[in-house]
Amino acid sequence: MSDDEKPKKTKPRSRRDPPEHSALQQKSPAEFFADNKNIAGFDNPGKSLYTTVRELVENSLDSAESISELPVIEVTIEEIGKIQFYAMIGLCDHERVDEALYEDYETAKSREKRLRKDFLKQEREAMNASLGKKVQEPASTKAMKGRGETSIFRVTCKDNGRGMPHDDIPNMFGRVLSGTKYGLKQTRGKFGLGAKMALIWSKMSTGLPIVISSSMRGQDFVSYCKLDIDIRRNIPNIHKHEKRDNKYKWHGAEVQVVIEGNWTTYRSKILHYMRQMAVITPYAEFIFKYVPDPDVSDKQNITIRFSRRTDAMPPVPVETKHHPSSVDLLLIKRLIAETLKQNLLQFLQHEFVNIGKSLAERLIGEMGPGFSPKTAVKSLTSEQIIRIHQLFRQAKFDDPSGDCLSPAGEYNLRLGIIKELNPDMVATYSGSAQVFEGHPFIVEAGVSLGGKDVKQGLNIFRFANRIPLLFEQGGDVVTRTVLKRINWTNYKINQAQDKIGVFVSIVSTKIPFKGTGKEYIGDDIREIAAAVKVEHFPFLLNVIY
Ligand SMILES: Nc1ncnc2c1ncn2[C@@H]1O[C@H](COP(=O)(O)OP(=O)(O)OP(=O)(O)O)[C@@H](O)[C@H]1O
Repeated sequence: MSDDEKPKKTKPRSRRDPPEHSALQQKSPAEFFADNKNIAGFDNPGKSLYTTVRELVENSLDSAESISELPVIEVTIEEIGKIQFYAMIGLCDHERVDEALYEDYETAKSREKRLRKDFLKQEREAMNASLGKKVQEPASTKAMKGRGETSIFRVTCKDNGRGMPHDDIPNMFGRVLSGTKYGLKQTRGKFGLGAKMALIWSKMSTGLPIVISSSMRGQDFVSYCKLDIDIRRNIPNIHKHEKRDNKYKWHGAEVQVVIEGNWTTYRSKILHYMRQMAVITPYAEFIFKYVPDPDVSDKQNITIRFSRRTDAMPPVPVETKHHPSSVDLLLIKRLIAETLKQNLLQFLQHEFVNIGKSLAERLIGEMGPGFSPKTAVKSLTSEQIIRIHQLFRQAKFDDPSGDCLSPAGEYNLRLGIIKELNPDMVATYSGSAQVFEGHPFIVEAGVSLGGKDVKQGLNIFRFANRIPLLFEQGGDVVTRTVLKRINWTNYKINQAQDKIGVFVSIVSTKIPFKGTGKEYIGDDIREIAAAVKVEHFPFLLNVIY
């Protein structure tokens, strides 16, 4: 052993040595996500406004569906003017003293230049409009550019869902990585932090708390809770938590956050999201409202009602057990720690799908010496658990069934497309359950031609576990299949000129997202790529053709 490798003796600390301070630091989960908010879709104020809307909407849908209630969801985005915001945070409006200190300061010369440019642009657009050409949105002013464009918004989402137990509300919203959706099942959520991230963002951008009202069926009170989150300790910081009279026998939840956002740059994404959600969820009623700051005259109120078209709701996804070929070592250890079963035979039969008694006995026989059906499962050593894991990876098991999944259904997908796009032709298809790494998945697809508000060319609508995916579409298996692997001319479709809608919805107990944003599914997963391509498009296009 060289000198370097020898364990070094530590010198005993003398009284005169400075006290030892460990450099070791810890981050709470809330701090981690506050520092890395882009992971959860809170990259900038605009995207944060978009992500807040979608997280609240998806929670509301989950909640109504969980009690088989046809969802009615009202989303309101209100722009809050400076004076109102200052009043909310208890700050007086401050007259600027040194104008040149501010980012939006404009010299007289640059103001003149900008106004002239805007004038010429407006002239050009008026000319285009008179010729029937497409007109762009109004020219941006300097004050609207960059950070200056962000404003404060109150986002409210109200539903007719399950509501929440009074005492659980603070932890549901004020403790990162706590929730009711962590079992193995098809879920809309991607990270398990949606509403909590919206709260972290409100805390970071406006400092204002989240306000939750909720009531459960038959409850004679409405829970009212105002809270923020102690980021350092990852615990709720409750401002008010009380029971109020439930005069109207309401059940559901209303969640309200005040955040910094950017409507101008994310308006179309938010509206696309709502429309795509209406396509994949035609049994829900969505009311979307945008209320501009009354002091800013160039923006208009928007109210869009996405009406319900059917009462047929897909069955609620069912929580399922793990398939032996989908588990890793950590998960096996966790299942062992949590199981109520005593011996190995019972454990294998009870904690996994597709392991019956005789298969469990054969597997135990194959594990080798030291294993028997009666082996106490909690006494398994790390080496023995590795052996079980190895065998799970090598052995042949029946595929998991797709019964636990909740696809949109061909009928609903078709209705959704017809109701939102009103196409001239539509064909839809629903595939059977298939398997990827021990997780069942189902692909459904649709193709439409023509319709209202549909752009010329290919309009691709992607859905994963019945939520729209709007970002990072370049690498997605659906985009690639549609753009590169289908010869549209074979079906007499002009890819550039026809108004083509392509809809692909994938549901699974695990969506194999790529990228940190979880916004696309790679096309390198053989099973999924094959299911998207082989099954659907030739069939659909033949129907249309
Ligand atoms: N509108 C709502 N109605 C009923 N319960 C809700 C509602 N919104 C949130 N919750 C409850 O609060 C919990 C935390 O919500 P949050 O959005 O932070 O995480 P999540 O929903 O579990 O994860 P994800 O957003 O990734 O699906 C949820 O698990 C749910 O139990």
